[in-house]
Amino acid sequence: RVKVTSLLAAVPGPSYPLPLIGHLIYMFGPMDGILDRGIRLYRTYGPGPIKFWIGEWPSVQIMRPEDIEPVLNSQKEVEKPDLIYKPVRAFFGDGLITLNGDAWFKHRRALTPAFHFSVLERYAGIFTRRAAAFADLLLAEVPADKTVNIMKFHSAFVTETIMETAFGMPPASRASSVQNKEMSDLVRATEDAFGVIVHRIFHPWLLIDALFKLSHSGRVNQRAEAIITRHAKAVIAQKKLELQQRRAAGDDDDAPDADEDAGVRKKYTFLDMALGGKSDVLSDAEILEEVRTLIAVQQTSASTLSFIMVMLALNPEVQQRARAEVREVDAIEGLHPLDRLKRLKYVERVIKETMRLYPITAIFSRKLKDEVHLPGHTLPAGVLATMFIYMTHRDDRHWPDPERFDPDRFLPDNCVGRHPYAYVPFSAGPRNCIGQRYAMLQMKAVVAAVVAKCVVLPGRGLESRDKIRLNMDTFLYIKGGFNVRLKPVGGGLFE
Ligand code: HEM
Repeated sequence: RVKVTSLLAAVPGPSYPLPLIGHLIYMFGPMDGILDRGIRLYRTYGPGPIKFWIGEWPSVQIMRPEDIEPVLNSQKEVEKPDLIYKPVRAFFGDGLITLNGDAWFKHRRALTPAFHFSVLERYAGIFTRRAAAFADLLLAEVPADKTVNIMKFHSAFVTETIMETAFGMPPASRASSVQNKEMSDLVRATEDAFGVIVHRIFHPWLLIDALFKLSHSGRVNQRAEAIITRHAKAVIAQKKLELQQRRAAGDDDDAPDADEDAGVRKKYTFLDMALGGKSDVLSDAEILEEVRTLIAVQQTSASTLSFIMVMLALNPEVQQRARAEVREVDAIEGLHPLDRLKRLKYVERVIKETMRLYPITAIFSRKLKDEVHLPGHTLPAGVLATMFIYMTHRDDRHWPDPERFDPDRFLPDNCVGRHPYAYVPFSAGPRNCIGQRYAMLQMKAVVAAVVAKCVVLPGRGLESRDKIRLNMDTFLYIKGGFNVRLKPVGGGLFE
């Protein structure tokens, strides 16, 4: 500690860490002020690195793109710290998100083919079909002009979509519904578990398993974990049975596809590859962990979609422009679903700008195994580097008037000269998001389908941008819900 303290002497930050709790006193207080307290630290000591002791762990919060780049880019010098990822592991399992070292490398290699471009090309059709049904379902289930927290619909939708795409489960009869009991149990379990993860990080004595198990949050997590594991096991059992039946029927997996959706289900899903002998890298137990991870991580897309709907509601001219683009592209006959999604450039910019202002993983961390050199500072081994990308995305050197919502910031000409790490909603470097292209395509399909069929209006309590009160558990969210209203598109002048 003495050595680290002296190496960090030049890094600004609060002084006098207390024994055992360090600077956690700065973080104490209601859980719903965590984001604000992080921003306050930045305003007092930023914009460069800020040192901060979390209990006995030295940590440095970084925000500027030039500070983030060397940390995210390191191949060997960093790993996911136990302090943060042990609580994550308690729900997500020992999968790609939480593993380190050789185990991570082995899992990343096993999952990469399931997100290959040629596979996503096939998923585009599924996203498009499901998104169209989803928009119909929203109109059917949400009474016109009634305020609804749209997050719960997105959560169910993305969870059912991963079942069909990555696990090759037969398409559900509906696009997804919060009224589906099994799905709503899983979604609720995920929400509960995410609350527990952050609670545990800010109450580090709960990292001691025995204390955690006895605590209220330990019991909540145990219930949530049991639900996600039960789902993951059921999916694997169903896929094993299907594979056996296919083999018994002499089904040739390598035959050309009769239709694209069937091709996805038979040959290209993660589970078909992992269980079907196409990849013998992962054991059954490891496959289970990855199924859990892939289910749990879908909430990233659900939250982002929810922020997008709120921004569309609050920016009617943006919504109108997106709708006009969708109509224009849909007027072209015979487009492959992937080509259609690729042509939705404005919709893509709306999604990107929403993720700039509301990067749902607003903070993520790495533990440094070796020294890492930032411009002007050397961070010693053992330090926890916490990247506060919520602030990176508001760096006014790269994002003038940063709070303004302007999708055209992402026009190619406007990106020239911007630091490549000024925008990292999917992280970057070797541990970037493996699902980022999957997520972008899926979100584009949903936004296109929703604006084509529904007018999204501000919901109660979110009538203007300044009413958005953000908070963070595992992911960023709006206190009080992602409230919007919907009405069918009726061809009106402003629709
Ligand atoms: C808008 C949606 C999404 C966002 C903003 C997002 C963001 C991120 C971020 C920031 C990380 C790095 C986390 C860290 O370092 O702790 C990450 C990792 C990861 N993401 Fe995503 N993600 C999204 C959607 C998805 C989807 C749809 C999938 C799967 C289908 C996925 C699978 C993963 C996995 C497996 C990792 C761990 C990769 C590794 O460490 O090798 N993500 N994501």
